[in-house]
Amino acid sequence: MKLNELIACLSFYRKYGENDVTITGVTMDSREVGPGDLFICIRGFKTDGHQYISKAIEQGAAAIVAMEYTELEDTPLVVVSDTKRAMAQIASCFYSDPTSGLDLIGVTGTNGKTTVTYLLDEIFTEDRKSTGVIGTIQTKISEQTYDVSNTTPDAVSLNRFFHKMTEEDVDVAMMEVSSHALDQGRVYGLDFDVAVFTNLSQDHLDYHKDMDDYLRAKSLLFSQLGNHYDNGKKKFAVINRDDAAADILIKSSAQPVLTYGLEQGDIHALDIRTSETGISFTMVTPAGNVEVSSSLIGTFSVYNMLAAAGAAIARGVGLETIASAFARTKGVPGRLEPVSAGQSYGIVVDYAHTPDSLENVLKTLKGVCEGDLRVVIGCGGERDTGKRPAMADIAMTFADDVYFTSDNPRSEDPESILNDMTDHLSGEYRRITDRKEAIRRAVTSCRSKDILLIAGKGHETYQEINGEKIDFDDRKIAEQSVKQGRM
Ligand SMILES: CC(=O)N[C@H]1[C@@H](OP(=O)(O)OP(=O)(O)OC[C@H]2O[C@@H](n3ccc(=O)[nH]c3=O)[C@H](O)[C@@H]2O)O[C@H](CO)[C@@H](O)[C@@H]1O[C@H](C)C(=O)N[C@@H](C)C(=O)N[C@H](CCC(=O)O)C(=O)O
Ligand SMILES: Nc1ncnc2c1ncn2[C@@H]1O[C@H](COP(=O)(O)OP(=O)(O)OP(=O)(O)O)[C@@H](O)[C@H]1O
Ligand SMILES: N[C@H](CCC[C@H](N)C(=O)O)C(=O)O
Ligand SMILES: [Mg+2]
Repeated sequence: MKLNELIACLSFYRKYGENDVTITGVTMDSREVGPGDLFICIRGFKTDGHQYISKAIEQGAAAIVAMEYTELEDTPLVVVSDTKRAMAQIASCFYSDPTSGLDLIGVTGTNGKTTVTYLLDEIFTEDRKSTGVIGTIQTKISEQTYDVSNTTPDAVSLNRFFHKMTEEDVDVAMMEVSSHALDQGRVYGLDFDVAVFTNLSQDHLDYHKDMDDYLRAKSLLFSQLGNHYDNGKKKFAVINRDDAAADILIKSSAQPVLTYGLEQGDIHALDIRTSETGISFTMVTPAGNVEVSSSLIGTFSVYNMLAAAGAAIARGVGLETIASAFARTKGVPGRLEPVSAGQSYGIVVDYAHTPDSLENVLKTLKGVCEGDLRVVIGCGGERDTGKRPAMADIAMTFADDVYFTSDNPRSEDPESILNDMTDHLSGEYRRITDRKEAIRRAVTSCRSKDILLIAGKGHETYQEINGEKIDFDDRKIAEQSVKQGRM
């Protein structure tokens, strides 16, 4: 594609250098630049992409997009006021505006995004559609999966994935949209057809100034819902009516809103019944009522099902199809995932890493636990430090036996993270910095009918210490601990 054609998608820019070169790739990382690539300079949190212009040119960059003028010999330079937004527009244009040809559902909120996208994947698969999913665990395009390092990838990777989806004849794509992504413009210009809001509670206050700032970032998904040029598709926002942020999000939505809630909203639940095998309820919707029965447990799972149902209804899926997907679902890897090694007590691995999710999961397990409820829990390094005492308090309040340990300390000292969690506590608890040892000790203490929750890492298969990722899987460690206990 020619540079001039590519930059025509930008609203304002100044181009230096007359030559109209051919662009064969787009990247924001000098380490990935190859001959013919357009290198876009991003001012990041750690470094400034403008520092790598000469390196990019040495590696064959055909043109540069930057936020400031710099003297370049033969390479054309395009100067814009915001390279993050420009990158999103250029990426969309380079990959032929792939989201306009897909049904795209974006899911945002503090907790439940991965779960709702997985439920939607199951619903649309049940509806015989070809699907794509982008989120925390992986990117999936039809049957092919790709590793990811962010819940919401950067704009270039996103548009590349969506382009691949159109090539693979994917009908519907579901993606998690993090507040970081919204704030950084990673999803800017994507043609969302449905935007879903799950809930808002404390997280990421290391990044966002306060909860209002966090909510403002989330609201961008709803205010930008109408931004893409009108291609005749009917768009909807699907919003949790029970959440305190609902009114603000409803007001910011550029499109009609479908609300959901336990007892209120366009889509809600009647007569919720819980049993050892799961949950059932009557789902009331604008399209009529349907009986839902699923092996998922906990009130939060009802919310996730209502959210997914709302988005599916907005795309015209029938109620029977939705109910049959819920009946089939086996849940999401690392979310209330049972570990079974023939033991007489329960072990559950879950991704709760916020105060609200931990409280939800502990309360849910308490409701089905006939013995003692035990928990292994830590807090991540380089993440919202306010979560640490709050999560520790919740563990102490809802569990009978608490093991505080490490969860991805990253560059922080694991002991100081644990101090943040435990300094203010007065009750009895165990503090075992080594996560493997903490799991082993917790497993050893379990008796018949107890439940052990190993929280925080869910599907993760590593522990990040000092910038290094070491193999670590809570599910495998728990299983090994049960087996070793028998020897
Ligand atoms: C704080 C944050 O959000 N950082 C994100 C940001 O990176 P950054 O600003 O630090 O980038 P940087 O390292 O300063 O580099 C700036 C620019 O220079 C370029 N560069 C850099 C070095 C070099 O040699 N050459 C070069 O060209 C880089 O490619 C980049 O374009 O932009 C990158 C590309 O989009 C992201 O991968 C990165 O996510 C980091 C890894 C991260 O940990 N992010 C977390 C906080 C995050 O985004 N989390 C949310 C989910 C949270 C949740 O819902 O729970 C997510 O969506 O994953
Ligand atoms: N609707 C919900 N409300 C509160 N907690 C929930 C809800 N759904 C799931 N959880 C809890 O939150 C954890 C994470 O769920 P999930 O992975 O679906 O959320 P997420 O929003 O994708 O998280 P992340 O921000 O890390 O991507 C689950 O393991 C469970 O403990
Ligand atoms: N997407 C979340 C994941 C947290 C998972 C937890 N295991 C941790 O490392 O803190 C984050 O980056 O905040
Ligand atoms: Mg997720």
